[in-house]
Amino acid sequence: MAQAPALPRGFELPLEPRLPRIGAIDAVALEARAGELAKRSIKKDAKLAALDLSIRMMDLTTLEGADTPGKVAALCSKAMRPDPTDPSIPSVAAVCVYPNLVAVAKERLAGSAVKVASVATAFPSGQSPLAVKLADVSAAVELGADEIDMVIDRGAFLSGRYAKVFDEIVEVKAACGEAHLKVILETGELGSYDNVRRASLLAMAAGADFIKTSTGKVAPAATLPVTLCMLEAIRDVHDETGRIVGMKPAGGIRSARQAIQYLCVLNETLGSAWMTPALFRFGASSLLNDVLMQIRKQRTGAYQSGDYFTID
Ligand SMILES: O=C[C@H](O)COP(=O)(O)O
Repeated sequence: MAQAPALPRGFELPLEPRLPRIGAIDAVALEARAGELAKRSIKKDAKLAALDLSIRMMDLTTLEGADTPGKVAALCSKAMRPDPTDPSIPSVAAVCVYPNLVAVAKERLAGSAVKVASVATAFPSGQSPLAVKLADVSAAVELGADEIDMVIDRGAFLSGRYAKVFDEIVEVKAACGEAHLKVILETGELGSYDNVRRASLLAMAAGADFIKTSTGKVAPAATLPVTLCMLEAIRDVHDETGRIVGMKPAGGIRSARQAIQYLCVLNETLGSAWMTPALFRFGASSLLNDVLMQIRKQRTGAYQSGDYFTID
């Protein structure tokens, strides 16, 4: 009997013995290093450049049960022209919505460079049969999603069924077709940095284009140490295999100050090659206005009220 064609597997499991040992994270050192990087201060010009980059790297997100086409249309306007009074402000990288709202986002963003990202695979729990998850992905792609943000099956991961997690990611990647795949680890449920590293390597091995911390529905969501841990996994995979994988911290990132801290950690860990929206995104529902306010402050020396800017 003819064999089914092999699915793409990124690079091979078991996570190469040449990769640094998985269970080797020194939590105290990791948190100390993240804390030290967070204290870096940067000069005014560099700060303005970082704020501009933070906008260009943003996946402007709404993931509420109460989302409507009207809310998503307003979000898309904001994504394309974050400050309608200031054409020098760039557009964000993408809007991130539920599958039901992909079509409206796609239509509103037509002709712009802003991508449409859709969550899928029974977001946020991932607790559905694989066939349902794949149908979710296919529907989002058919509706026009450029990017798919999937969740891993944390229940399977935490009970040691790594092959199930791996194979699901491989199948989701195949269902994505041309759409880019971001794999959400939901690090707040993984329990240890060793597990964060293990899940990061697993997701990259299975074909993730990006690895993402969180859904935004579970606390803690993105943190600097968790992000550093994932960036180090990306660095090690790149060193060992040459493969380039992107990173998306998401959930709880609400201030320009936090965004700059993340960029410092990124720059120190992966260098300037990763300082691009093609390889780093912020998943955030309410970060944009603070970044706009800080840009205004840096330029004029005065704060503009948050009310001045439209919804985000
Ligand atoms: O992927 C993005 C997150 O859902 C956004 O979380 P947030 O509402 O805490 O910014």
